[in-house]
Amino acid sequence: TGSSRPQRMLKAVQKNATKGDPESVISAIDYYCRHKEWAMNVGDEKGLILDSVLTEVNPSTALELGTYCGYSTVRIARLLSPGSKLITVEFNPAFAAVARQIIAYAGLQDKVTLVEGPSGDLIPKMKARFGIKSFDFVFLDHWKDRYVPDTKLLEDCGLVSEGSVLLADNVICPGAPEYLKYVRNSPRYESRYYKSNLEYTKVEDGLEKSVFLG
Ligand SMILES: O=C(NC/C=C/[C@H]1O[C@@H](n2cnc3c(NCCO)ncnc32)[C@H](O)[C@@H]1O)c1cc(-c2ccc(F)cc2)cc(O)c1O
Ligand SMILES: [Mg+2]
Repeated sequence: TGSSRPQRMLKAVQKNATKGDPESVISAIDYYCRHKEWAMNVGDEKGLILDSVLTEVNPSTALELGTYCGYSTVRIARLLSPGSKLITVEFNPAFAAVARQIIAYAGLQDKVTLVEGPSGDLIPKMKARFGIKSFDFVFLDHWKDRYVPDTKLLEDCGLVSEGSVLLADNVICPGAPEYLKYVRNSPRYESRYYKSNLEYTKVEDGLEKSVFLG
């Protein structure tokens, strides 16, 4: 059988990027997905918003839900201060295998822990397994109908504290209407919408940044 889209993306990284250079890995994926084969990475345009929020938060501990091929994992990990950690959760073993190779190609494997399994099972184990007190930053980019249940789970597990920042991809396209209602109507969040475009297209999409108020 032929290769998968994630495998072709990995090949493009190995062919066009420089080992140990995260910027070249990001550019290689963006070029491939814009000119050869679209894929659901947060992309270069929304990626700049992700970068700016990350630089502002400067998290010591970060969480990503939905690794996919590791594009946003590389974008986040490359901006972490020394000693900071990113945990990324992916339940599709084939995607996780590609992501591990892309993260390693970027030379960021020491900053990233990729955990395989469903977020609903793994979130309650975060404190015990990784000694996490709480996450300073959470990037939500997995199934859109899981944003609300997983946010509630993070709250119930005490994994968000005052000042923790949630950044959610795709709140317009494909859309996460229940999530927008949840964070925008809750007195426990201060939310702001960053208008942008769906990766590699002119279709509107955006990121929602929500600060947990405790
Ligand atoms: O659907 C989108 N993303 C989903 C991501 C899924 C990834 O995350 C993994 N995953 C999912 N749920 C969980 C889970 N927990 C939940 C289940 O237990 N625990 C662990 N891992 C999980 C999957 O295995 C994938 O690797 C999307 C679509 C468009 C799009 C826009 C326009 C179009 F026309 C087409 C597509 C654009 C985007 O930027 C998008 O992010
Ligand atoms: Mg997305």
